[in-house]
Amino acid sequence: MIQASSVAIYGVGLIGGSVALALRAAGYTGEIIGYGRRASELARAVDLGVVDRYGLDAGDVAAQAQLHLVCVPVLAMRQVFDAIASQLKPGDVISDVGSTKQSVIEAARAAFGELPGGFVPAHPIAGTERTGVSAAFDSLYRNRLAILTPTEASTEAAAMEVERLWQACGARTIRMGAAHHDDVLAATSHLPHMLAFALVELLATRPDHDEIFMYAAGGFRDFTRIASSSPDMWRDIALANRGAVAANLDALILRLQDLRSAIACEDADQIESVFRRAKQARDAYVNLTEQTPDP
Ligand SMILES: NC(=O)C1=CN([C@@H]2O[C@H](COP(=O)(O)OP(=O)(O)OC[C@H]3O[C@@H](n4cnc5c(N)ncnc54)[C@H](O)[C@@H]3O)[C@@H](O)[C@H]2O)C=CC1
Ligand SMILES: O=C(O)C(=O)Cc1ccc(O)cc1
Repeated sequence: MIQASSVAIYGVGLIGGSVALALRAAGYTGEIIGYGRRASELARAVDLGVVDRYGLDAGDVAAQAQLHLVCVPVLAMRQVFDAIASQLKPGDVISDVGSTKQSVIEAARAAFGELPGGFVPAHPIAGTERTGVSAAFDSLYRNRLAILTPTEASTEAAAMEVERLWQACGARTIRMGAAHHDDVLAATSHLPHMLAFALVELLATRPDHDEIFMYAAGGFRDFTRIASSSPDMWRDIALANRGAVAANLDALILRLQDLRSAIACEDADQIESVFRRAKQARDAYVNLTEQTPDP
């Protein structure tokens, strides 16, 4: 269990709320304080038993906590870091849950002047397409992965406290460099979200969209679930990781053009071999993830 006797969650939505619930479910007895902009949402978080109390001033909240977890969209993190910077105390641990890591580290460097030893960025690879505290649940991180991307300044003690946090939530932790994280996640998370948003938006702007959605099969529903994700959050991710996202979009556009040519030329072998390689890779991935032992 974490050593901090009080935790501040900045942004009590799906991800921050689920951390609070998971900590409680794991037996954490310290205080959990929420910060946000909307009193109504935070009052609901208290009613749901997600946080013990809340504050609308990030600096005041920071002064009362030892572990600070920033759970707002990635381009809003700078604002929170700015607001808490002057209230951090020696020994405090600061982390975040952002889907991009280099941008968050740059925001922290700008807000704190230099990167604090207690700052250890992290990213739970778990979530849903839903948003807000009502969508939070305590088992979200169970048997999932949390990636830590310690900076050159992070202390080992702080990294271990962040590992204890995610392990208490039921996750397995690993560490990697922030640039590598952003590169890998651009391919497996950011690109599929861009594709789902673009596909659904393309179909939604057709004049016959009511009719075509009515006849959509299960595959359409499976493939497009993530297009129901938060537009604000994904706008920030697309911008914050724009280099890697653009490179992955370029690669996909080339693949789609190749597939289009093969279809136009009726190149059955080429079409089938693309589909076959994709099926093999996806089946192998599903097999592998189903065999991963519980942490
Ligand atoms: N949704 C997902 O599946 C995952 C999201 N993440 C990351 O977690 C973070 C939070 O995402 P969710 O919890 O899904 O979103 P959410 O929309 O459920 O919660 C975000 C919370 O932050 C608050 N907020 C937004 N801007 C703010 C600001 N400037 N100041 C103060 N509060 C602000 C919102 O009011 C809301 O309560 C994002 O950085 C996202 O990249 C990471 C892993 C999975
Ligand atoms: O809804 C889904 O399946 C997701 O892919 C959730 C998700 C969204 C963003 C992340 O950074 C990590 C996980």
